[in-house]
Amino acid sequence: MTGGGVYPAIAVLQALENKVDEVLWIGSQSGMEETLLKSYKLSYQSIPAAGLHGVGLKALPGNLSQLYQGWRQASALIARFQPQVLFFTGGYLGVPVALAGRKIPSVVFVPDIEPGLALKSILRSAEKVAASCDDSLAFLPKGKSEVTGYPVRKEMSQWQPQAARGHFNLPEKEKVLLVFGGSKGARSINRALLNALPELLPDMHIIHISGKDNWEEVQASVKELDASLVKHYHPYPFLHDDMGAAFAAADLVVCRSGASTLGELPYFGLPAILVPYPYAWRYQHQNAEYLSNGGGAILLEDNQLDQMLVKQVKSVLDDPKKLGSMRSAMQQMAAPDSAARIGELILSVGKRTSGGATWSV
Ligand SMILES: CC(=O)N[C@H]1[C@@H](OP(=O)(O)OP(=O)(O)OC[C@H]2O[C@@H](n3ccc(=O)[nH]c3=O)[C@H](O)[C@@H]2O)O[C@H](CO)[C@@H](O)[C@@H]1O
Repeated sequence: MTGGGVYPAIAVLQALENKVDEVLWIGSQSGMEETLLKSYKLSYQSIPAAGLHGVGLKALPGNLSQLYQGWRQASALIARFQPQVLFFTGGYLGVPVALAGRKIPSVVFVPDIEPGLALKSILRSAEKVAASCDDSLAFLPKGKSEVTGYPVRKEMSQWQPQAARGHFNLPEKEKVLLVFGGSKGARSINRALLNALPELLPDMHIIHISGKDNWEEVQASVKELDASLVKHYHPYPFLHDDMGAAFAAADLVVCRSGASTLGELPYFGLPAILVPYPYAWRYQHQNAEYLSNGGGAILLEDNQLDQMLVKQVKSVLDDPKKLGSMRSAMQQMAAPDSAARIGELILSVGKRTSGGATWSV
């Protein structure tokens, strides 16, 4: 699983510290999830899982067999751990776990406005459903769903602008633009930005998180930059605990509109130019539309990046009034108590049964 499913679960886990005796995290066998969780005290067990939606006939038998294996392993883990409650935040791995734990009460957090297919399939059996924002309720079962907001993890929320600028060696008064894709980076955003650097850097500092796959290309581009501009450019392949510093240091962000933007950008009151990932159904468009309808963001289509990036960035950063009104609109959409509220839902569901607590994300 990528950052999108993992980070909100971490935030909730942090809010539940000292309130839950034991946590078992059932995750995927791909390396990213386990790496992201390395610094947290929890027991991690991976199971095989694979998606079925949009899978060609050739891959279908293999994926079905993986799901079956996943269900068997999840059943064994649940039988051993005896959890009081299951908690899901998305991803197809949740399907075999939900099947294996169908007799145990569960809470589902739906990060995106519209739940993905895997999450949709486990909503019916959930006892409580938590949503990132009002627009999501139209896609969720009535009676047991409520808006809690998208939870922001502790490491991120503790950064203040001044310390954050110091962390990246940024001057206090100059404009700072943050650019990144989702948790894995975005090639089209990276390319458009690299081409735009000579036009943008004279007026601002840019923190650019490229994702690990595009890091070599970024380093090659730095060599071609005019020496006077290099000190304005702050590229990184990935940020961990200091991702919050990047948000707190910036005046404006250009990024994809994964679910995290519904929580993290309002939390920091950070105006945004959102470039939805064009190949993922309409999930990212819905997120971007919510934030832009709320006045905190501008939606820029991926295929318009090359023509419009510089123009859009300058139109916001050069207009303090616009920037200020986008900032307050973003702040209005924040839900800083979200992790605690989802934690309360989990505790209330768990109290009605007996045993430990399994987390499945
Ligand atoms: C291409 C795709 O299908 N993306 C989906 C995936 O995105 P993805 O996994 O990228 O998830 P999100 O955009 O929601 O979250 C990315 C997370 O990574 C963090 N971050 C990012 C860069 C970095 O250097 N350091 C860092 O910590 C961000 O602060 C954020 O917390 O899951 C999301 C949640 O279901 C969906 O909304 C997205 O549509």
